Amino acid sequence: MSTMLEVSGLSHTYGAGAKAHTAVNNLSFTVEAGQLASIVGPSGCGKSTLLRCIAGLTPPTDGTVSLHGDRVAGVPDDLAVVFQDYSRSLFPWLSVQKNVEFPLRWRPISRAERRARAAEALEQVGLSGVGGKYPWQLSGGMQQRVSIARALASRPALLLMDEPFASVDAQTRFELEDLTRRVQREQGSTILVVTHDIDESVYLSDRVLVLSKSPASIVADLPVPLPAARDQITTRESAEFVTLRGEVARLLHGGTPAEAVTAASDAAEWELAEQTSDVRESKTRS
Ligand SMILES: Nc1ncnc2c1ncn2[C@@H]1O[C@H](COP(=O)(O)OP(=O)(O)OP(=O)(O)O)[C@@H](O)[C@H]1O
Repeated sequence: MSTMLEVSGLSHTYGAGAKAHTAVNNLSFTVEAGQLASIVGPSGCGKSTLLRCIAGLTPPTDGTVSLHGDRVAGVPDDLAVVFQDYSRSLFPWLSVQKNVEFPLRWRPISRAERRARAAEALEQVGLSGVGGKYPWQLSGGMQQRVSIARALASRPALLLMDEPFASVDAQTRFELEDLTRRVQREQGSTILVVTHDIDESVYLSDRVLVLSKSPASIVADLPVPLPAARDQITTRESAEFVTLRGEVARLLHGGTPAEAVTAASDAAEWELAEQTSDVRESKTRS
């Protein structure tokens, strides 16, 4: 595997002098090509700042970001971002098809190719029939699918997702998590997802990076040894999942990796039982 993303000694401080606020402190990690990694951290710890620095939207105060070996300075052409708030990232006056085509306008490709790529991306997210509709005619979950299709249409080397499913209901969230995993496996995409949801970080990923409280630094880098084929019920009930989510929870509450696993399992199992009943309930309702 080759390295797709390299973050090295990254720090970011907002403001200066007495008002200076360090949001990210000396972060270093890599993401390999084809990997789906997630970053989980407490609210306000600096996750979005980190993502903005990786996306080239915010220049880091210190350190570097490289995408397939090229130093990031400004938004790279082959990087796409899916934000939490789909209602603000889609253009209401453009049809779904035109929204998905939009970023391709600056690519050296023909109009026909643009249309074909947008149609293909909409098909990948299960929205083949809705290209002629407008975003406001779709449900929230469908709008977020359109955002994902728009990101996929540009065939990015790296797809960044910032709390992508935080604004949809539980059932839709599970569907979108599964969609993300399916697309990632089919396309071999490299994806970095930021979330504050412990279960989501484990369910989605090949690997979870756990961040400390503000300013964000890396507390642990945990591989997720779950089978590639995952299921919202059985995977979340498995002993491996319960142990891992317990470990992440423990780390987020200030524990260290060495002490993490066993003590966290009981609390995690209790929460899991609650959540599994939520999943079942929402499946029954749908
Ligand atoms: N433009 C800004 N100017 C000053 N401070 C900022 C700015 N943006 C973010 N911050 C501060 O930096 C810290 C990290 O913010 P950031 O949004 O990166 O955290 P986060 O982990 O994504 O938060 P959340 O989980 O609530 O979305 C916070 O204390 C925030 O108030």
